Amino acid sequence: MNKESKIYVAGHRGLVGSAIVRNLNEKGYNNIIARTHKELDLINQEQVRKFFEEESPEYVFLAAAKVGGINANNTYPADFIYDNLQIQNNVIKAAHDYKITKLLFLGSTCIYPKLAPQPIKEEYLLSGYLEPTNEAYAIAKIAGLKMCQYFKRQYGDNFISCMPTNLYGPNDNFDLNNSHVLPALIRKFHEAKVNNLSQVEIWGTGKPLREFLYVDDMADACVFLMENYDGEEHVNVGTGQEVSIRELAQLIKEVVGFDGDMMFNTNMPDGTLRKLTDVSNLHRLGWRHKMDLRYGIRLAYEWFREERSILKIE
Ligand SMILES: NC(=O)C1=CN([C@@H]2O[C@H](COP(=O)(O)OP(=O)(O)OC[C@H]3O[C@@H](n4cnc5c(N)ncnc54)[C@H](OP(=O)(O)O)[C@@H]3O)[C@@H](O)[C@H]2O)C=CC1
Ligand SMILES: C[C@H]1O[C@H](OP(=O)(O)OP(=O)(O)OC[C@H]2O[C@@H](n3cnc4c(=O)[nH]c(N)nc43)[C@H](O)[C@@H]2O)[C@@H](O)[C@@H](O)C1=O
Repeated sequence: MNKESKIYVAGHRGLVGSAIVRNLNEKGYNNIIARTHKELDLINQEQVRKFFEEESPEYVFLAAAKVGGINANNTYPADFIYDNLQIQNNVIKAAHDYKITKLLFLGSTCIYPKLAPQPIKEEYLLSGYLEPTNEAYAIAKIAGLKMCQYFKRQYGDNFISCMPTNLYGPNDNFDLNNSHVLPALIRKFHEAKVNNLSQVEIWGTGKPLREFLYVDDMADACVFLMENYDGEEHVNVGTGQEVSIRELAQLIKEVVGFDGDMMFNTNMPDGTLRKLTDVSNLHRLGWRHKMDLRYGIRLAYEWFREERSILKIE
């Protein structure tokens, strides 16, 4: 990739896509193209093919997807499988037909078996059944990474994939029903503090373990892989460090400065109990994360306080 290469970032207004654009800008890439969902619906094959024909991008970061936390995945499985299969099929096939130079597909660590040995190596894919709360999304993501592999194998297309752990940072989704745990808890603790509430509800038992990667680290890994990796195997992207949901909630409570109680609602699902990524392949390639979790939460909370007016929430 050179500084003038024409780079299409799909999903450039989302959490990851916006961070990829920031990272590319910082590194001096100056020919980035993007379309909003309204301008280009990636579910529509005709629109996608027209866009590739007219724009001829050379590099594609596929960071557009239907994304959500445990409750959204559990409630709307049909939308999660359909939208994601359509988006990735359309973009990957157009990338092949219009002969782009390279594509990076973003999956998720939820592709791995629910009971996979920990930490999870890339090779554990398809060795057991999936976590039910996000099975639909995971099946779409597995199809996406396999499609990249098979197009590489059969046609020599340079399509690579990475599997990020749970992400957070600026431009996250802070919706209380549909978001991931970290942004949801930032909002819940903030609103409890501002409204002098005595307690905050945390879903589940607080026992599941999760790994959190700041989105600017994620974007840096994406650009690093685009610049340095051409392999057929997908690559895990994470920190290799985990915390329990209870510990995470405690950390956010401290950063926000809420001094009430935490109440665990065990009527809500825990999801998978552990999904720690083995990041040794990424480390061997020469990339490591930088952001410390407490500091990352502080930055995410600052962003939330400054930008809440554009989030269409109270
Ligand atoms: N967030 C996380 O913790 C994780 C994310 N990932 C993966 O990273 C990638 C990026 O996720 P993230 O940035 O968090 O998600 P976001 O929801 O923040 O962003 C997704 C983007 O895709 C766009 N989009 C969705 N549907 C369409 C469509 N039909 N046509 C055009 N654009 C569309 C959205 O636009 P609009 O909002 O206008 O619909 C949005 O800009 C995804 O592949 C996701 O699966 C993987 C692991 C963890
Ligand atoms: C990235 C990954 O994200 C999803 O998987 P997940 O990690 O299970 O998602 P989550 O962030 O929503 O929850 C993590 C944990 O946290 C608990 N939890 C507590 N309190 C709140 C809460 O207030 N909101 C949410 N959402 N969760 C809460 C919650 O009960 C669970 O135990 C996938 O569906 C899929 O999209 C995917 O790939």
